[in-house]
Amino acid sequence: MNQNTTESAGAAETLADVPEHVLKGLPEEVRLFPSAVDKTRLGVWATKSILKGKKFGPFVGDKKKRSQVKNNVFMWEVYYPNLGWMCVDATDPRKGNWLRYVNWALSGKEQNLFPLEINRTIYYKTLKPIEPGQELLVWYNGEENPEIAAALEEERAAHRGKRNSPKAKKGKSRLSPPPSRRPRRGGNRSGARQQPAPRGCGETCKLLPSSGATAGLFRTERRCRSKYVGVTFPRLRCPLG
Ligand SMILES: C[S@+](CC[C@H](N)C(=O)[O-])C[C@H]1O[C@@H](n2cnc3c(N)ncnc32)[C@H](O)[C@@H]1O
Repeated sequence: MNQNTTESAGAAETLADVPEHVLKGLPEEVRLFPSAVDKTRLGVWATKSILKGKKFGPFVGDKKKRSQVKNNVFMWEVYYPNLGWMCVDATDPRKGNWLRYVNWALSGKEQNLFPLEINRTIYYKTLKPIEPGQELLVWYNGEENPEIAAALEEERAAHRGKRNSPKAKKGKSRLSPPPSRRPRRGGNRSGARQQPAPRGCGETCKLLPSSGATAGLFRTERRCRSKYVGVTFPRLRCPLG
């Protein structure tokens, strides 16, 4: 494998640059080919139909502090109450998996995947059926998109169902003290644990064009909401924070 990453090489990424484990880990319905949205990159293309609601992941990478990440294109930031913002960085293809090769859509209209955070792990879920010959493209937009809101709610319900399954309850009762003796750690009435807003964050974050990501990507102003642990949209990292 070529040791140069996209970041340092500047040259178009080719299949020869892709580590063996990435190719082996590709789901059967996708393959890597040059991207249509970024000529310098490979992209992930459907070779078979993919149903709406299919979840891929997790997004794999090195867990690092933000200050250790040189290139924000291949990373996701995740908030940990005890560690603060940490990054899952797949800039080095050897550290990532095939999800690293999913490119940003040029606009929300082309988006066929959305990112999903489940217990601080990033997954991508299909927002619509993807036909053979289409590139998989992710886009960051939130629950104001009714389709994403519905998909997220569906995922939450499935997650709640799993947590409340007899098997999960049995496991929990073996591992933890009864609820009356369990310390309450910042839980609210609904049981959702609130996370503090990132330091320096105002009520609203203005998202900046993502440096290094697909040209022309501008994000709109969004609320920087404090999210609970569980299934959520990746929490927004306040660029001012
Ligand atoms: C892995 S994702 C998209 C990668 C895709 N391969 C591309 O073409 O850029 C990386 C992008 O998500 C942004 N990002 C990372 N964590 C985020 C978060 N928690 N909320 C919103 N955007 C985030 C980064 O700034 C970066 O632009």
